[in-house]
Amino acid sequence: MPKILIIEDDTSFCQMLQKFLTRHRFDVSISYSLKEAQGKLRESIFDVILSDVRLPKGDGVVLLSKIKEEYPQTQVILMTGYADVKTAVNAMKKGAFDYVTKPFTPDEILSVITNALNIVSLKEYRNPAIKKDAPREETSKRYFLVGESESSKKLQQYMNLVAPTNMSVLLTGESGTGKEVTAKAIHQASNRKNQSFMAVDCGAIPKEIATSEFFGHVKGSFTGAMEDKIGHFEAANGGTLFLDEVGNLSYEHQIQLLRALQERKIKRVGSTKEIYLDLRIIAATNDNLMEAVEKGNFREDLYHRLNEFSLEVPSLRDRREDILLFANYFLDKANKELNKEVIEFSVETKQILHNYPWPGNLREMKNVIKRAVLFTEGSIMYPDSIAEEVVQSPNRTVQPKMFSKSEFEKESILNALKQANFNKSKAAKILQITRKTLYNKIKQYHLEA
Ligand SMILES: Nc1ncnc2c1ncn2[C@@H]1O[C@H](COP(=O)(O)OP(=O)(O)OP(=O)(O)O)[C@@H](O)[C@H]1O
Repeated sequence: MPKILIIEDDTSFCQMLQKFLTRHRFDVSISYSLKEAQGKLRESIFDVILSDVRLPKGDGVVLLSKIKEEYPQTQVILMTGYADVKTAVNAMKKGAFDYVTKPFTPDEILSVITNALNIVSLKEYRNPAIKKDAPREETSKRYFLVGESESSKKLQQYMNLVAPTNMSVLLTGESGTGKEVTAKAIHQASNRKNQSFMAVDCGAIPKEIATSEFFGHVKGSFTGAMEDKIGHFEAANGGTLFLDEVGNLSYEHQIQLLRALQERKIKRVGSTKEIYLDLRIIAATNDNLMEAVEKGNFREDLYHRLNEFSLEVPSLRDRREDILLFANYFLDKANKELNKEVIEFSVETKQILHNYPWPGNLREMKNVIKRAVLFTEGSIMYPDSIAEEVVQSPNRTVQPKMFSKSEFEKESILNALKQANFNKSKAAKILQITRKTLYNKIKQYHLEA
């Protein structure tokens, strides 16, 4: 359950807010003064702090600087009266996530908190299967999960670095690795987060209408232009434009795109009016764009404009340590979508998921798990629910036919217990199951010492 600390000297307002947020399944602590808040901060780590700007014996902005220094993963939302808005804006420059002006509506505060929690998920790693303070249902609400492998951590680190800048980012990586969600997460962590994020699949736009799709048109400018139309550039103005499959742009549209980016202005087709752009571009490609440049299929000048900062989103094969983390994440999502209650994977299922090469990366995993959840009848997912091609993959190192399901499970549990020196908590961690499940299995297989 996400942890929230409210710092507010108006006791009845503070308690009312606490009740409201507790009803919405947040773990809420309150403090009526800065001193009290400092004590709470020493005791726990909070995901979000909601603080009044004006507090007796100090103010929320001073506290903010301290929090940002000591607990950088905690997001701070300031609550302010009308007269304090200027202070709140200054506070945002110092790292506050956002501010809300009193009086605010329940919807307003919930929406700001949800946005802040999305950023928290970008900044910290939380393993839904292991960490007790991050129940899986909360984690599955987040659209971007950070892995624990070295390559995921590196990706995360670079994302944090580039997000607050205006630099164009070129995302590379195989299909299904998460380039679009990475682009969205960068947008969410930038100061454009309250503006639009527009995703355009350059490979899906027919060549004949691409100019009008990008830049818009005015009524009557060509046959079929029945109404004025806003293009993607204009729609994303102020925010971020994500150009997916940018390598598929025709040469003519590459020139148009380059011109728009250089001049920072566009005209709708059939119009003479110039529209000034304030856009951040994030582009993505599965192709080797440098090779396309060498072959003369992609303009070098455009390549350099798009590639002010490049990020490679790793394939799932290159971040095997993340496989079970993502599998649990997709399991939770599928449970919600299909209204099922599959709690965990059997030991053998985990081996299968772990050993499969995942050529379609996270997209494939999401689909495989959703389908398997649909086929699972009880609360544990066994291999018979998983698509044949995944179970039969030649890359599997474990041959399930060697053991019956229970023999295999018993063997794995014994191995884990031995490895953990018969410490059950450690063994449960190795097996990635809860302690309760481990105790039940030990009983079932008569493995008590
Ligand atoms: N870090 C992540 N956290 C949560 N979900 C993710 C993550 N990365 C990818 N996914 C999920 O995996 C699927 C594929 O992601 P996405 O569409 O961003 O991939 P892509 O690299 O843009 O694919 P393509 O190149 O085919 O367009 C999506 O359903 C997305 O939600």
